[in-house]
Amino acid sequence: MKFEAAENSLEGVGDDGSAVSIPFTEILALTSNVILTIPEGSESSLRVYSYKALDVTDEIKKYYLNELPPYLDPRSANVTVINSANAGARTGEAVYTSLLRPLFKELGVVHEYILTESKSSIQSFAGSLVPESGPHTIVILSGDTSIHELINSLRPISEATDLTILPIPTGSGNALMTSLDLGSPTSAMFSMLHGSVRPLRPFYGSFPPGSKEVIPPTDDEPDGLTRIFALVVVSWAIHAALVGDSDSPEYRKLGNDRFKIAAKENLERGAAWHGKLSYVSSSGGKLEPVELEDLEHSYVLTTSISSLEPGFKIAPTAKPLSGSLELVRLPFSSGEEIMRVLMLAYQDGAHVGEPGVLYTEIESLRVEMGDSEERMRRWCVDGRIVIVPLGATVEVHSGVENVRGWNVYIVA
Ligand SMILES: Nc1ncnc2c1ncn2[C@@H]1O[C@H](COP(=O)(O)OP(=O)(O)OP(=O)(O)O)[C@@H](O)[C@H]1O
Repeated sequence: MKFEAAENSLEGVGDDGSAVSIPFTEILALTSNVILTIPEGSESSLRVYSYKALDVTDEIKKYYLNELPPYLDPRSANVTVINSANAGARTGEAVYTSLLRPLFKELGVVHEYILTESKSSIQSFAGSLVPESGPHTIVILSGDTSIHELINSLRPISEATDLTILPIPTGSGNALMTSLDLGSPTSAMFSMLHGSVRPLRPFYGSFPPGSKEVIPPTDDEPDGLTRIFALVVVSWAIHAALVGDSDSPEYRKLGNDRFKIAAKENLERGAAWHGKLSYVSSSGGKLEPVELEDLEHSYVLTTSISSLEPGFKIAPTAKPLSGSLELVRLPFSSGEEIMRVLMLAYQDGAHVGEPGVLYTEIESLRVEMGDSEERMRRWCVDGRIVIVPLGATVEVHSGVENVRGWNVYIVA
């Protein structure tokens, strides 16, 4: 076929005179002899058009793939596709077979495919990666938890090695990819081919010895602390409580309403969380810790992204992938008042302007636990619950350059 670029589409004419029109919005990539598209409206499967003639004009330059990016090129990376079978509505298999596999076949991306068989599949795979086999690329069809498990299961290495993660969002939340405007499999695949490689720079929580986790702990740090890397959230007080409660079998039966119901019950309880809280702000170059006199808290949350769920802008000025970290803290007050303030997050993050709300970019946060009741000592790290010992101190630190020696990148 011969194609020409029109204003918003590629117009093609076959040797037999047949015509075809491809809107730019459906193009995934152009190579020197094919046009790869994902037609809208159909059951999302890759369509390939061969062509003999096409002028690569300015309008279509951004779709052109001269050569494979190094992280997909079999000569420079080991590519593995992991499909986290339990993620979201379990669409990973369909996305792989109708989009990703044919795309990789067309482009010559040699890869291994792993369909997870259990809760520990991702952990075992990540733990098996070694620097000796060179740079790795992991395309992961999943939500946030699977990516969290992947980076937290990397084993420590002494020789810095590149690991590029290409998430294709198929989970129920996908907060990380949504925050990067790559919340659909199609947009993620476009970015995989044409995006820029950027350090992932996860932040982390540091948990003292004796902390109990729902998922077995990853490697302990030499100082006895357990460092858990986070991509989305590290929180304490009401946020951790509602995530923890909603994970129980009786709440799970309630489906997605379980978060709302758990939030309501925690707010109605009207309890304060006690602890000595200090933070190091990263604005103004002042690295002295600021200690709050107020020891009673309702909401303490750190995040590197702006919205934990669509529309809920808890940290409106967050800059994903920059390594920066935002703290949101509400003092103890009535359940109704906490609810009123938090609901303002749905109004473009208006809660941060409310009196009493502490919202600041931080280098680190430190909390000494002051509650005897175990349920008040729960922390949430990307949805995973960690219960810390009485009187323990928990720290949260802003984004790091590497994860246990691995230079972890994402393409966005
Ligand atoms: N075959 C399997 N059996 C049991 N658990 C699995 C299996 N495959 C994957 N898992 C686990 O299921 C979870 C899937 O989480 P993931 O984040 O990918 O999706 P999600 O929870 O739907 O999305 P989000 O975290 O964005 O809301 C992970 O903990 C993963 O280890």
